[in-house]
Amino acid sequence: MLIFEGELLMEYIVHKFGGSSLADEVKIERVVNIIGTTPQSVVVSASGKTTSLLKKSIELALENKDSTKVIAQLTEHHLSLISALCPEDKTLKNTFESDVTHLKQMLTTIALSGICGDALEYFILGFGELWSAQILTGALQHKGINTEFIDASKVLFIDDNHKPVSVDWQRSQQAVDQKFNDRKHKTYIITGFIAQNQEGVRSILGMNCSDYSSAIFAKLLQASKLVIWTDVAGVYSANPQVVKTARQLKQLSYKEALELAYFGASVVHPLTINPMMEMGIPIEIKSSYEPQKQGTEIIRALDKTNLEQYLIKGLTSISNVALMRVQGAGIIGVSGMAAKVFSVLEQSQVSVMMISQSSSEYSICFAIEAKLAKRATKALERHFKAEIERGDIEHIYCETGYAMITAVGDGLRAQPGALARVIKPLADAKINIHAITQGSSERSITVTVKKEDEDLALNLIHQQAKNPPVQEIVIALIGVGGIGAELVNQLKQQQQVLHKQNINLRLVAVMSSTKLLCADDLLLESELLHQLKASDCKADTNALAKYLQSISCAHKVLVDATASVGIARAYVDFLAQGIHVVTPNKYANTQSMDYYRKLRQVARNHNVTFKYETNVCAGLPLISTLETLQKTGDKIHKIQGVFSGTLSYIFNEVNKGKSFVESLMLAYDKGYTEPDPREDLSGMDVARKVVCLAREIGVSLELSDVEVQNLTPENLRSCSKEEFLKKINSHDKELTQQLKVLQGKASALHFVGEVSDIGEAKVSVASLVQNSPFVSLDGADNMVLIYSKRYARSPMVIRGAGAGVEVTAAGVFGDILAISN
Ligand SMILES: Nc1ncnc2c1ncn2[C@@H]1O[C@H](COP(=O)(O)OP(=O)(O)O)[C@@H](O)[C@H]1O
Ligand SMILES: N[C@@H](CC(=O)OP(=O)(O)O)C(=O)O
Repeated sequence: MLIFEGELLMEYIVHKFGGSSLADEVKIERVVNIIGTTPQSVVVSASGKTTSLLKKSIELALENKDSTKVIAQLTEHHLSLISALCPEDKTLKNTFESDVTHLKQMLTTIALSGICGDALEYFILGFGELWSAQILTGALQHKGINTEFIDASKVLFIDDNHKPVSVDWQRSQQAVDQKFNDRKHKTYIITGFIAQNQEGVRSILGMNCSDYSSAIFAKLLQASKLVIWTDVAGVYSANPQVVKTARQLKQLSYKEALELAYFGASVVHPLTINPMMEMGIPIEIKSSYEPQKQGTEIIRALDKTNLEQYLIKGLTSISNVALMRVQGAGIIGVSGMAAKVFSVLEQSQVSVMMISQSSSEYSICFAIEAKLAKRATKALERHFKAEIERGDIEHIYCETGYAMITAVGDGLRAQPGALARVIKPLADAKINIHAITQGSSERSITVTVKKEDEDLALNLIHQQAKNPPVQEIVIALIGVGGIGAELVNQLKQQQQVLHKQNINLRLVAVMSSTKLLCADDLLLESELLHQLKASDCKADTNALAKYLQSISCAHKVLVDATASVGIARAYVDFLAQGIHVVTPNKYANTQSMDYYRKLRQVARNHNVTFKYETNVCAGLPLISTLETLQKTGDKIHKIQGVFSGTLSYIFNEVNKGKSFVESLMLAYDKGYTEPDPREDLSGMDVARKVVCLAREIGVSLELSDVEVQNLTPENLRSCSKEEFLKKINSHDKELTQQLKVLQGKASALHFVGEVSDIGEAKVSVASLVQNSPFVSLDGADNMVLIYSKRYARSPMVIRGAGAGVEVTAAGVFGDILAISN
């Protein structure tokens, strides 16, 4: 709060806009609208990537390489902002052009001398903030808003001899009090990042330190609030650019924010927190792209509700980490060895991010920023030269290419199993953990992994954040015919219900025989099939696999809802890439025994599952029952079943007295048969199911080993479908007669498939005695009888609809869900 001459000004806000909020003309216009006409102080970073480009120009000059392209890029960018936002401000244009001239001269000096001291580097890096602050001032003035530009290097005094720099609060306070004397009527636009050092030269607070600048000014101006505007709507449970399911944190305590920022949440710089905590000034983090959206509040006291709901509050990562190890028998029991190592590092200005020492004291392992690795190695080698020569220290090991991931949260404290929950998903995904530490507060756990595993590891640990953990499943669907389309409907219907049970399902790709469509979540689309038709992307299983590879998720599932042999042959490739496969397509399981074994071998090697409950009897729990029976020690002797819904229907009609062809045509008209009914009559579909079941009970059986009765009259087997439909009637008498003979005195007929544990397999019309369970069949139901050691006297019976898109899609859905268990 601020008091002006007896008047109480309720709110004085200091704002900070980061480079992402000032990256182009449209974004700066948004900033102008956010600032509006209320007098306040605004700290700004350089526009977009300006600081990085300035840094690049120095690096090029140091290598005596041409930096004109980089300078031209910077010039063009800023001149276009000036002409768009404050065209009449000729002074600004002249100042900018003279800065560029000076910059070029400085770069020439660097190129000629081959050196660039810290002071010169900091001076050059500071141009970006000077330009952006003047442009924003110009843009506000252009709108008639009373605005003044403040060069922070005239009012903010620091000592930059040590890192982090220290602020001369007293001197800065005096200068600020003098300079900001019209706070009631004016908006001040202040350069972030820069300050004046002890030698009176423009310097910087440190990389990415505009947030820190804004906190310093908020303190000096006794602001009631600091609002940090960036490109995300606050602090998230993890970087939302990497973890798509990261949730926004509405409130954080200063301490939590500090911990998250320290371990790499770049949305707020860690140095920002202390001055605000000390003054009790709340920080709000908001998106300048969506200013109306609620942001994150960083305050002292927290709303304690739902605290136990999360094991992990936030997850951060620092990329480009080097792991170092000082190792050797000579350091065992040598007192103060660790102290020596770390004091050498301190003297070389290398800050250590994580330490782990083995209890045998044989090695000291620590993590540092990769760019400091050479410096640290040299310093340690120099200091321990004698020990290395004597062999007391084997070597100073240093390896770059690591990322350090930290989970932060009160939930981690003294909670049994917390550590296991963080590391188990990484082990499951075969991600190697190279170092691990639990903070002494137990509020944080840090794991170091290879950089290439960073994004996946973040996503996997993030799924453990909630109590109980969330299961993430992404699905790619091939085939959008009856079953595929119905599966999409069922997934859509259940998505929210499952979400409440901590299962997050996303459909990320759909492929037809011609087109491929990929997106974040296609279940949110109302016109999915139209969109697929309109997609520019051609159907391609390799492209689909590549897309799935780009997604970080523990469970990626390919659903093949086609009847294509080609797709079935691609399963091994998907499994080998860590993608589970679920399918009603029988082809994969009925190819050669070699392929059958290979599929399982590859799935085992890559820790993924191949599920196909709907290969036999659609959604009926047959495959899973056989698995459970055998796993629990039962021995299956024989399986018999009416496995074809179509033939079940036809024979039920025949049993009621209808002729064979009459029954067949009835099934055809009702849509129970395949488009060409001969596919049902040939018995091959049933034979494939028998092969599947045989293999499930451990019998090595090829399709050619099955004795198959083909019900299609021989002379109609190779003609066209139309001719078959025309001519089949003429065979009715003979077919019906054959069946009558077969039936003899039996009660009923059915088309039965059977397989025994000694490898006998056949599919044929069977005449059934009165007490056969098959006699009770009705409609198009399937029925399976399992004879086993435990079910010897009377078989286990599974009965129900064994075909139809709804039950089949539901069976596929069940397989998908079983994967997450
Ligand atoms: N936990 C987190 N919550 C929100 N953003 C995060 C988090 N961790 C990392 N980030 C990253 O921080 C970025 C914002 O910081 P930064 O790029 O420095 O913004 P600015 O340019 O506004 O200073 C976001 O775009 C996001 O990628
Ligand atoms: N421009 C400076 C300061 C800064 O903090 O920028 P940003 O707020 O865009 O992260 C840098 O890049 O280091």
